[in-house]
Amino acid sequence: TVLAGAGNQVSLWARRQSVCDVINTQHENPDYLPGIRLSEAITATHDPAAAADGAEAVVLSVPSQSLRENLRDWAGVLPDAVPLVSLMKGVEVGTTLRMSEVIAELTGAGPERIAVVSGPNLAREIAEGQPAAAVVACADEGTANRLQKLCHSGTFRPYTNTDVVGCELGGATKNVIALAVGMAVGFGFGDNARASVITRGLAETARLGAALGADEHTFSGLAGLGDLVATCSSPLSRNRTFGEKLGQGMTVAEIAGATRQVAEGVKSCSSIAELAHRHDVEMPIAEAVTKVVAGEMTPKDMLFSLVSRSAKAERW
Ligand SMILES: NC(=O)C1=CN([C@@H]2O[C@H](COP(=O)(O)OP(=O)(O)OC[C@H]3O[C@@H](n4cnc5c(N)ncnc54)[C@H](O)[C@@H]3O)[C@@H](O)[C@H]2O)C=CC1
Ligand SMILES: O=C(CO)COP(=O)(O)O
Repeated sequence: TVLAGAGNQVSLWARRQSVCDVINTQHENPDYLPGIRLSEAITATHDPAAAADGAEAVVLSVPSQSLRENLRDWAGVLPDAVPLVSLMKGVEVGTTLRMSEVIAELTGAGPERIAVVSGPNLAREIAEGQPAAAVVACADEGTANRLQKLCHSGTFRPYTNTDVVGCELGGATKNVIALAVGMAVGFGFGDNARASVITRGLAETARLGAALGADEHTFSGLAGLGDLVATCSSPLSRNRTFGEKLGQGMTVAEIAGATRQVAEGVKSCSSIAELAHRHDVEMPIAEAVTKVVAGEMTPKDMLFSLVSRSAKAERW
């Protein structure tokens, strides 16, 4: 929708032919975005080669843990030399790779071709054409500039950034923090708890970013604070909603069984905690969320354990 709104012809790949048919004939995706009319500049196909044929840029957006298996099918049909753009906000389980790293590994593309778009961009609001800003990050500024032009419209304002690591970590980690915020809300706590978890969540995200070579300024930008605030505040967020249900006493299996959409933080929390351990970074919220998701701690114990940790300086 963003690309079509900026004047591009968009060819969308979908797994199910029936979804392609509805998008092509009724210009709607009733399963995921019911009631929203899609632009006629968007056509859908079940054939990845047809979707990628002649593309100026390829935008990749599937649940993070499925990217590797999907790219194995797609790598052979992706056009050479065009930018490969990730919208995904997760870290691969088992490898702890960020999505740009998975793309590099499976396609052989260099950093000058791999970009990330991230920010406070809740899908339904974007599809409704509500205004939003985002970051287009690529190690190559020229690629970032070209992609910025490709998606800048009257409702979508992209900024460029060369900090791919920071933008990806901001997007993946805020999902984990949103789970914690959701738990606090679901348990019945108010705005003080919510703001405290958001702020300390940002602090631990920035600590991890520093250890992995990210630019600290990224975390006060759209892909850091911006996305964190949107996700932790919005009832549209799947991660926050998942956390809320955990806080109300439901189990991970019960919640996962009742939703068809991905809450990336549920899988990525363990990869992020593993990255933190490996780089000797303290991430108490991500670690605690990982324990709750693994069934090793209750949301109530998690919330109180975070408050009763040893006292320290705000910055260390
Ligand atoms: N929904 C949102 O507001 C935003 C989502 N993102 C990111 O975009 C990525 C995709 O998320 P959404 O589209 O929201 O998820 P979703 O759960 O709403 O939809 C995922 C889509 O991928 C398909 N899918 C599911 N499993 C698949 C598999 N194994 N292989 C191929 N396709 C599969 C589904 O049929 C569906 O069409 C995630 O990394 C998410 O963090 C980023 C910004 C905003
Ligand atoms: O990343 C998002 C908004 O930018 C969407 O968050 P959820 O995956 O929690 O819905």
